[in-house]
Amino acid sequence: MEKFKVEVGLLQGSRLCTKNSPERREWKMMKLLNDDEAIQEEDGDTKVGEFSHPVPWQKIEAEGLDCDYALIFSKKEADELFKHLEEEVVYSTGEEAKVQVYGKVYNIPRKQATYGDTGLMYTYSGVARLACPWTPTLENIRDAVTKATGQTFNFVLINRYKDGLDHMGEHRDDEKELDPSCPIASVSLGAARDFVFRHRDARGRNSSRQIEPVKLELSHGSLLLMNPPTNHFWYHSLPVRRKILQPRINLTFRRILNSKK
Ligand SMILES: O=C(O)CCC(=O)C(=O)O
Ligand SMILES: [Fe+2]
Repeated sequence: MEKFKVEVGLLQGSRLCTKNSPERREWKMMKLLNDDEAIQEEDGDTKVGEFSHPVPWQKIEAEGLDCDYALIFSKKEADELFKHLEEEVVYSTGEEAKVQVYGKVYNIPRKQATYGDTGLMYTYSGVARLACPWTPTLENIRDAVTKATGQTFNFVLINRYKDGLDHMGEHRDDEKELDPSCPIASVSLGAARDFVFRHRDARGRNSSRQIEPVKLELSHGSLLLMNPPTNHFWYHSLPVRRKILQPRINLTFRRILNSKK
């Protein structure tokens, strides 16, 4: 991992401990639990997202970057969710499966789908998308994310990467329709993939400053919260990783303002 500040924080109930709250200070003293300790395997009738213990958050900070990362689903839960999503999610085809960059149209190197509250429209990479109605599994995941963060979401963008050749180029999720006060909540299922943040002033050859990129690995069952102002100052990407042969599904839960209902 690159040089950046990592702090252990925990979420209690549906409330993220604020930076200097007593809970936060107490949790900072704890070590980050490993996967098995952090999320115990649950018996059959436990509903996804009904946590029996606080979520072990890791704080990721750099100049203008504020993220929280945690494993919110056990392996068993994450396997189940992946399987259900493979059955339920219908991905875009045809014109909807293309993006426009500086006026040129490209096929996207992954599959995409959008779900959300009835009638919600969202423009992404120059393409306006109408949200499909929530499926039971998506509602389940959305509610688990709300429970873990205290934030509500009305829209999810789903990206399916068939293997390590599928990827996503550098971008910021700073569209005007997004509620600027709401984090983007990114749930990852399937193959673990690298995720790279790059500061807007440190991109390309003629960059004005030298700022180290922030690199993470997003694991099966994880939640990454990109809190404001992260998406203003930092671009992010999911680079090609040729050795990865397994699929991955990523869901970014968002809150859209002024929905055209
Ligand atoms: O797949 C990922 O982790 C990245 C997704 C993303 O950046 C997006 O949906 O805007
Ligand atoms: Fe993004």
